[in-house]
Amino acid sequence: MFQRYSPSLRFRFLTALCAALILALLALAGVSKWLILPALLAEERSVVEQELDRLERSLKLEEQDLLAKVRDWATWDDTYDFINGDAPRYSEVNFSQQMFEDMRYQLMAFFNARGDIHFLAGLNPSSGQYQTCADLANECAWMAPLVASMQASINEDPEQEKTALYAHIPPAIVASAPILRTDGSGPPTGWLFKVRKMDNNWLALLEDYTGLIISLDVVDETKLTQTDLLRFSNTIHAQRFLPLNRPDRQLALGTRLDRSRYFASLDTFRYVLLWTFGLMLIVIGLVLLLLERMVLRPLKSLARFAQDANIEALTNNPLTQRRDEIGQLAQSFLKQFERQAELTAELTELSTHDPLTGLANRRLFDKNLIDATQEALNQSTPMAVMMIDIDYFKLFNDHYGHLEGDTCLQRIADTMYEVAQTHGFFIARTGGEEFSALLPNTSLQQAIKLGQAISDAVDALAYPHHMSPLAPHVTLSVGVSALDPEEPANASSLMRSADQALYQAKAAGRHRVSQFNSPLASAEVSTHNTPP
Ligand SMILES: Nc1nc2c(ncn2[C@@H]2O[C@H](COP(=O)(O)OP(=O)(O)OP(=O)(O)O)[C@@H](O)[C@H]2O)c(=O)[nH]1
Repeated sequence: MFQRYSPSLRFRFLTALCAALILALLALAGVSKWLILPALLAEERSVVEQELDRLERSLKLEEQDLLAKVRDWATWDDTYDFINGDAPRYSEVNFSQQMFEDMRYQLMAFFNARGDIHFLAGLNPSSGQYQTCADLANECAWMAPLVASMQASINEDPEQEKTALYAHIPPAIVASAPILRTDGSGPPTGWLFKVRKMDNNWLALLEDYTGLIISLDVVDETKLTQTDLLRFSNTIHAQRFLPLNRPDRQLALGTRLDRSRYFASLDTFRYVLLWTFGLMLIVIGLVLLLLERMVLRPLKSLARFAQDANIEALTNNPLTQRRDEIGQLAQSFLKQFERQAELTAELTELSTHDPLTGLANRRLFDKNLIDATQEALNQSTPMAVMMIDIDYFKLFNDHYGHLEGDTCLQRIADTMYEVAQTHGFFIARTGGEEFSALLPNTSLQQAIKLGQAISDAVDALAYPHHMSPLAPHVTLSVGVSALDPEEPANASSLMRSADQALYQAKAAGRHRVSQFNSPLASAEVSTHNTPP
C-alpha cells in the first residue's frame, strides 16, 4: 500500500541548516563581490594614487630646484651686465662642459628685453659637446624648437618667473626668470631660461630617489582622467597625465607597481572566508549533535514509553526531572499514562464487577469458571460451584419498594463476600437476586458446608422480610455441584448441575442447601427450621 514519505526531524533540521548554510554562502559571495573586492581594489587604487602623488611631488621638486637656480643666475649683476654687453668674459668664466654636465643642464638661453636671442649655450644632444651660439644657425639648429617655445612663453607672460614641461623628445623641464639686478631693482633687461632634459639619465636619478620604476611619454591626445590604471595579473601600470607647454599634448608619467599587497589582502580575505565556512560546518555539526542529544533522543525515549505505556519506567526516567520543554512533555505523558491507567482500571472494574453490590459480575465469573474448571480437570483436583438465590425477593420488592430491595441486595452481597473471603472462594452476582460461587480445590462435602455457612450468615444478618412465608428475615436457597472424577464435565455442565440443585432447593421449600447428585436424583442436604 502506498505510504506517504515523512522525513525525520533530524533530516528536516539538516535540510534547514544546509539551506541556511547555502544562504550564508550566497550572502558571503555577494558581500565579497559587491563590498570586499571593490574595497580591496579601491584600497589598491589609493596606494597607486599615493605613489603617483609622490612621483609628481618629486617632479615638482625638480622644477623648483631648476627655478631656484635660474632665479639665482637671473638676479645677478654680472648677468644683468652681460645682457647689456658690459661683461665680455661672462660666458667664458661661468660656463663650461663640466658645469652643464654637473648641473644636468641641456640649455641656457639668454634673451634681451625685446625677446631676441642674446646668447645660447648648451650640450649638443647628438654629440654631447658643449657649444655656445649667438643664433640658431648651423650646429645650433637643434635649439630652435626650444627657443621658439621660450619666446612664446616670454610673449605670453613677460613679468613672471615660471617653470614648464616642454613637449619635446625627450621632454624637458624648463625654468625661466626675468633678468634683474642683484638687489632686484629696475625693469627686467631680458630673460634667462634653463632646460633640463628628462632623458634616461634623469629617469634613472628619479628612480633612485623614489624607488619606483618610472616611464615617461609625451602623448598626443588629452586624457579626460588625471590617472589611468591598467591591471595585469601580478602588476599594475599607472599613469598620471600632466600638462605640457602645448595644449594638445600631455606628459604621461607612469610607474609599474607589483600587486603583492592586493593579493596578500585577497589571500587574507580568502583565508577568513575558508575559516568562516569551516566554522559554519562545525557549528552545524554541533547543532545536529546537540539536537540529537537534547531533543531527538529524549523524544525517541518518550515515543518508546508512549508505545509501551510503561508508567514505572517513565516515572524513574530522568526525563521527568528535566525543567525544560522536554521535561514538561515527559511529565504530561506521565500524567496522561496515569490517567489512562486509572480509566482502564475503572473500565475493567466496570466491565467485570456489578455496580450495585461491588461483587464480580457474570462476565468475570464465567471467565474464572472456565479457567478454574480447566485447571481442575488438568490437575485432577476437586472443584465445586454454588448457585445462590434470595427467597421470595419479589415479595420483598413489592412490599418495601425497589430502592429498599437494592439496599437489601447490597447487605446480602456484603455478608456473602465476607464468608467467601474468610474461606477463600470466589463469589459473583450472576443475575438479579441470584449469586454464584466458585470453589477451587473444594470437594462436594466441603462446598455443602460452605453453602450452609453462607445461608447461616444471611440468617444471622436477619434482614427483615415480613412478607416471606419462611421467616421474618431474608433467607437463601443454595444449589451445590462438584466435579465428579467419574463423569465427563465442563464449566457449563457444572453450572447446569448447580442450577438444578438450586431448583430442587426451591422446590423442596426454599431456605436450604441442595446438592446435585445426578441428572435424575439430587438431594437436599440441609434445611432450616422454617415453617413450610
Ligand atoms: N430491588 C431490586 N430488585 C431486583 C433486582 N434484580 C432483580 N430484582 C427483583 O427480584 C425479583 C425476583 O423475583 P422472582 O424471580 O419471582 O423470584 P422470587 O420472588 O425471589 O421467588 P423465588 O426465587 O422463587 O423464591 C423480581 O421482583 C425482580 O424485580 C435489583 O437489582 N434490585
